[in-house]
Amino acid sequence: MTAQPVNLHDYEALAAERMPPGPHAYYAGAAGDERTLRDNQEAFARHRLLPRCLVDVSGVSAATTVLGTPVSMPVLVAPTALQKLAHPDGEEAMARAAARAGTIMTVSTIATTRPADVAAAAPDAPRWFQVYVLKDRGVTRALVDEAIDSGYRALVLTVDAPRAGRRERDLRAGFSVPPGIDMPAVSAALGSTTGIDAAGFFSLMDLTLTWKDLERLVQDSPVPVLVKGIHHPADADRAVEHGAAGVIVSNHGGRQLDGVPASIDMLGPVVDAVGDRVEVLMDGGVRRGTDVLTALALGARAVLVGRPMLWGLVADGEDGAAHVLELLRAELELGMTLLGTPGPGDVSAAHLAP
Ligand SMILES: Cc1cc2nc3c(=O)[nH]c(=O)nc-3n(C[C@H](O)[C@H](O)[C@H](O)COP(=O)(O)O)c2cc1C
Ligand SMILES: CC(C)CC(=O)C(=O)O
Repeated sequence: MTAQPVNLHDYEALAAERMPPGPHAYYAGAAGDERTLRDNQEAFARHRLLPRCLVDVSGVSAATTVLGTPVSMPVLVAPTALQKLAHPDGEEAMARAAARAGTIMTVSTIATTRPADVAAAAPDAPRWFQVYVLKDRGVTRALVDEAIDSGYRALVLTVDAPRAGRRERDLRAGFSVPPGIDMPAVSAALGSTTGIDAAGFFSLMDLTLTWKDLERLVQDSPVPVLVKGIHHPADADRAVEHGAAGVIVSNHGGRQLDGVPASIDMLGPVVDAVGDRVEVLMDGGVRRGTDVLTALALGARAVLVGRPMLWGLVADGEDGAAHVLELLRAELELGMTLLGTPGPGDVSAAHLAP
């Protein structure tokens, strides 16, 4: 490795140098003109933190709980597909990194490792399973059952991706999954995974999905269900009415409908709508501990981080992904100290400049 990365941007640059163009385009890219991709990060910069002084910050700790599960910080690993494109140890390395950091990994339906094998890689760590409802409901059911049998503590139903957004970097780079990388969900649904691209995965999705299916998933699930991909406060309300235990404000890292608002800009309205009933999480553009503080101040229980975890995996497998989480923790704890907020629960709207 060149110089040791000192922040998440360094990891992004390192991964850009090291990855083959196709997989890099798939990871880094987003939809259309990538307006939402850019806005996710830029919108954080439009907020200003407002510290309070002379607060005892000798015992700052980022530890909190999410849906009752203790975590060492309000930063979770977002579900991202195809982690063996980043490193041969893929999801297993990511699971060990999250376990080392004391936080929750969300495992994608389009993982390159079976849910049970990810669990076996870090048996004692808490984990969530991200659900794409496929046309072949039997495949979805089997994966969810395997996750639950393996001790996953929640399901995350992704609702913003009936089809792939128009991802032009993938088209230019001619991205398709290289041979030798298996995706259990895809091979179960299609028989073969050779040469599949983003459009190929998304052709498996069930486009008939509606609120009724959320209700059914909640009824059938022994663990809580979160809904990921909420933009509109009225949809957040509907999700809670249909039994969601939490909502994740997310635009899929700008990869679906380009031109939608930055996640951080929809967080406040969603918290206003449902924050008194369920925990509200967000993802999209979180690159700094101070971004986490902004999200907490706007009412998030926790944030999830997508691409930077992949950049860490590319750079140095489990150690790289663990270092990304440690950088965020260090920045967050420093930020909490300087903001005058000893715990995540102390960060409030009063810590944002009007
Ligand atoms: C390469 C890649 C693959 C992804 N795969 C999934 C997925 O399988 N399921 C899902 O719900 N979200 C998926 N996402 C979206 C992430 O969960 C998350 O919403 C997004 O990456 C957050 O933005 P960030 O990358 O700026 O942190 C993916 C994102 C990327 C970049
Ligand atoms: C393989 C895809 C279904 C994963 C995904 O959600 C994405 O690429 O954004």
